[in-house]
Amino acid sequence: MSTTNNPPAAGTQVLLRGEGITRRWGGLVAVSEVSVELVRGTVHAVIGTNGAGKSTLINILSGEIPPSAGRVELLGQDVTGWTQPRRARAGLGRSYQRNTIYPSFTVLENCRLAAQARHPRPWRLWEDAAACPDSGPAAIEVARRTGLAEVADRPAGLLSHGQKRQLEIAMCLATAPQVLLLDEPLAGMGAEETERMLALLAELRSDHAILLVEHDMDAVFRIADRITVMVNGRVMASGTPAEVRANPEVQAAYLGGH
Ligand SMILES: Nc1ncnc2c1ncn2[C@@H]1O[C@H](COP(=O)(O)OP(=O)(O)OP(=O)(O)O)[C@@H](O)[C@H]1O
Repeated sequence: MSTTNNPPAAGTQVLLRGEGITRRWGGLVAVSEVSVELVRGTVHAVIGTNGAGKSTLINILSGEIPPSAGRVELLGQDVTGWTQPRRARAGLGRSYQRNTIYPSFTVLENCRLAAQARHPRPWRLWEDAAACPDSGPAAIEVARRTGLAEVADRPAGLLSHGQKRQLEIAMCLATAPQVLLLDEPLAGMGAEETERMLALLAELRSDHAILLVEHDMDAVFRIADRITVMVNGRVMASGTPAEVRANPEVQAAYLGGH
């Protein structure tokens, strides 16, 4: 399993496109005319100092907050006015900085609940999740794919920090997304957990377009195919890791040694 950088090939398939995304909070421009393209088979990292606008951008792309200006396109459709659940059903998955798992439910139960969001059956709200014909196999598959098969029957609250983050990705995958928006999946991880997560991302890259917001620069430069650097809501640079690393403005403002 390789985590090396693979520049996007010609004839690439853009799954998610943000065009001229701007978000104002009162007088503050948190995100200013940011454009980004997520291509199937690639990891696109967004880096920047605290308060640069990375989470705001991810929240706009996922549909949690509307942009003040700009446009979001998912699989060729304009989804700017769509809610987050509607975008999720259309193939957009995201993970959060915070834990969103149910600690007293097992790993598989958490995955099943996430999978059920794909086939909502509100008239069967109280049905045993285990009885759902679609979500059971999907839960087993995502637990296996994310390396959680051995702890599938363990209450999620008893998992290690790294395993909890893997479970969040598993729950995201259970909704069968084509695009993954990952907000700091490596936060708080030790070296071994980081390696496991990078291997997982490298494996998921083959059939997804991944946006990665991450502060761990070593990890970003190992896994990303493209990097966008944000400073004060604006894009300072965007390109391959080599291009970004060589950019003197980025070096001075942000990287210092990377
Ligand atoms: N709901 C909000 N109301 C007002 N201002 C906000 C809100 N959310 C974010 N901001 C401001 O927008 C700017 C961008 O914040 P954002 O969280 O997107 O940055 P970030 O790059 O994700 O930072 P971090 O790396 O610390 O998570 C910051 O100045 C922040 O204080």
